[in-house]
Amino acid sequence: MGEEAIIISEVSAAYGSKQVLDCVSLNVPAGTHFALLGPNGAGKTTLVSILSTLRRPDGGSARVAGADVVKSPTEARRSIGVVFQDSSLDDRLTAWENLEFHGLVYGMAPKRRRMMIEQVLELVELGDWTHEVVRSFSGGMRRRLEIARALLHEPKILFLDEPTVGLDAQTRQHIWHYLGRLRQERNLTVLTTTHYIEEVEDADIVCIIDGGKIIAEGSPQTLKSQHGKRWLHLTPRDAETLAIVQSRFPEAQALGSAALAVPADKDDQVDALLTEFRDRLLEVRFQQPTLESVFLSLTGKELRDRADGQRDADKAAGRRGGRR
Ligand SMILES: Nc1ncnc2c1ncn2[C@@H]1O[C@H](COP(=O)(O)OP(=O)(O)OP(=O)(O)O)[C@@H](O)[C@H]1O
Repeated sequence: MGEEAIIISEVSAAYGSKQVLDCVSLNVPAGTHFALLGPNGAGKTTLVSILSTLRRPDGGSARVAGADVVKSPTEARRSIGVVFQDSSLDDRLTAWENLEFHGLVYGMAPKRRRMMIEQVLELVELGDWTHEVVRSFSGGMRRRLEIARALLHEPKILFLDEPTVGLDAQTRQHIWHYLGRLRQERNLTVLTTTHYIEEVEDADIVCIIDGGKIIAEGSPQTLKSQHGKRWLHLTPRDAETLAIVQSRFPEAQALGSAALAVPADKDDQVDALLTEFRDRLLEVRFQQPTLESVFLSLTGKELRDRADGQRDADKAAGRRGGRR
């Protein structure tokens, strides 16, 4: 850590009249796992496209590993590896052939290319599948092969755009495990985008982005303590008590039909409630702030609901048809 791996200064981007990044400035220290968290349509992919030199910003500038993405795109590309949201593997080729092609594009010498292909396939535990055609791979294996490919030319920075979308929980865990190892072993900077809150808990820095703007940035712990809300989960003894508590706390949220979550930011209110209802509560439990509650308190909306709804809408509109 110490030096900055990525420096983004007042980057803006628009599609037609639609502003999708609005003066975004960010620094990502080298060796960190930096997570960009936001609902679909927040602008995450657009930002990654700019950082990986695939799209020019409409304003501002960005540097990756010291190289300006507009002025020195070739140099920038050499220091980054990218795993896109949609698969870009050739499934008629074997794992080895896909990597070989990538190595050739990057001008890697034959000896180094061979050595690195073997190394990265081992790293993602696909060594036994080296000469199998990608068509026969599961979704998780393809993702791992894409990560291997992104690492082949030994980049300093890895961009992963929604790397675990569509994968089951076990495969997701597997992938996070590799990424953790990689950072330890190579001091790699990893920038991931996601709309899964549970995936950013282990990130060093989480940056919440919504509507093309940075809303907040910090370690998960800092964000929770600065913006999270503490709740008191109550199970009243009977429906009458539940109704009284609910009327006393209009902000209370129902948890099923028999329990309530009451905002617990004000100690005196909590004390008064517990004193008054002490004998009429079956269960009382504090719920510490979560990143979900951070997102809610900063944006006024649930990340999960919006993300899934928007994804369905995008799919229906066929925005991401075909492979990239
Ligand atoms: N090629 C395009 N043409 C027009 N609008 C686009 C294009 N690509 C993205 N957009 C719009 O720009 C906004 C930001 O999209 P972007 O893909 O960067 O968001 P995101 O946070 O990565 O979400 P997702 O996870 O769905 O990719 C969205 O409103 C999207 O509809």
